[in-house]
Amino acid sequence: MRAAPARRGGRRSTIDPARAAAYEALLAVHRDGAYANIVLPQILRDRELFGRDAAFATEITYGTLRGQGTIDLILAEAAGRDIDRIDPPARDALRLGAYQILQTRVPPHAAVGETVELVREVAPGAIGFANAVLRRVSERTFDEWVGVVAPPAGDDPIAHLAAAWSHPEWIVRAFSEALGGDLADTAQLLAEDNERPPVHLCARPGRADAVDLADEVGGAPGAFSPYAVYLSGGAPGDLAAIRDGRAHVQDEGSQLVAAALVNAELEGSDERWLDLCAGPGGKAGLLAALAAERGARLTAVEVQPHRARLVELAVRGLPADVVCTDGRAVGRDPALPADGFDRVLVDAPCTGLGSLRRRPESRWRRQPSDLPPLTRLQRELLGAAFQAVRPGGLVAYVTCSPHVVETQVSVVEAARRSPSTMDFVDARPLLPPMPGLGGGPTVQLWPHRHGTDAMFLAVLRRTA
Ligand SMILES: C[S@@+](CC[C@H](N)C(=O)[O-])C[C@H]1O[C@@H](n2cnc3c(N)ncnc32)[C@H](O)[C@@H]1O
Repeated sequence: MRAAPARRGGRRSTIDPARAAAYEALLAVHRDGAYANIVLPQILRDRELFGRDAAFATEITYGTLRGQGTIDLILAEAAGRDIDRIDPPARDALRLGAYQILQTRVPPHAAVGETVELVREVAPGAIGFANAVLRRVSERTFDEWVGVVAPPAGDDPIAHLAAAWSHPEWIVRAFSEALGGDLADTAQLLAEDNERPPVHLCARPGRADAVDLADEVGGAPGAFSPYAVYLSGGAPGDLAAIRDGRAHVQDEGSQLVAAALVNAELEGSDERWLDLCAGPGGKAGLLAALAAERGARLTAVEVQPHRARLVELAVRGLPADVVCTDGRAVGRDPALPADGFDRVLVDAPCTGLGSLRRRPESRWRRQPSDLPPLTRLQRELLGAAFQAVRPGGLVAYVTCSPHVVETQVSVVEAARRSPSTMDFVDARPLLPPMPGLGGGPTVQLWPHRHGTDAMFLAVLRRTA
């Protein structure tokens, strides 16, 4: 478990390699704006960490990033100073240490000792300070600390939940609003956001069967999507089914909302399908596989060239054309004729607040100021979709955010402004029977209710 390379002044480093990898990942996230799910695998490869070491490094990196809000409050209290007044290298080491002390099975004395060794290497001037702060942290349990640092629920329930469950207040407020103000339900959602997310596979229709695939990979068939397989562990990239194109990694909620568009009844022609925001190609892969079974063809649009290339890989061998263009160019780009499509998916760019558990740092990066430009784009893309769909055809609007401004408000406002009449279709019967779908016509899925990302779905038919 010990790192060998000689470091500072020729002294041999005594930092545990998993903790050193986690520290390097935190540094990259905080200093360079890196994404943990991209940078950490690279660090693990470079440091040749596998098995238990890699799993531990992943657990403490992701756990520390998710828990950072509460951890920073605790550290500030234990240090007697604002978290911003602790130098970044010592601060990240302390965050890792506090997470291990309060939220893992690592014995507190070991977590303190290992973290002090890390501080000796990365912030030698702060060794005594780090030792004192971590000893203070280990004097209370996590729940006891929450009682100290979180405002009482009776005084400010949103601030209490934010501090206790490590989310920014504006996100807690948005979740609570989407859940009808139910604070107990909101707390369950926040708790789920702090868990390690499940890995779901999509068994591609016509190429694999979910039950057979579950047997093959040692997983379990999904509870709702007929294509879903829950993976119990291991790296999906190692699976033969992924390599040979019989399956892809995709959250079950994403499968459900993409398939819902295809499940809706349609009179007349049903051959031209459009995915207006296709990159990196998860839903396009499923839609193109369904198109192959139904004798349809998918046009998959993506504005960013590198993401369009990923879509090409995702639909290889399936009846699909990938077009790298702006989805708002309907009627202007020959690939996007007005009235030219029978079914259209708008899986719009959004804040991604519905998949925070998959991107541990994103809750701290997202800001309320991200909403206006995103909602403008969502409405413009919806307007383009309403133009692209033929009279009688269907548009599905999807976001992986439950924020009502991005979901209900965007789609209702775009339909109101549309020159053609767009009527909401009840989306609930387009999904398999499942609990907690609300009163319709739109559907909001939830991690704590359905085990999926918080996908929103609205389906509209152009009636005139
Ligand atoms: C939420 S993601 C789509 C995810 C995708 N449907 C999937 O399942 O893998 C939104 C995508 O829309 C793309 N996008 C953003 N603005 C666009 C525009 N004006 N036209 C087309 N695509 C756009 C983004 O680059 C991003 O790849």
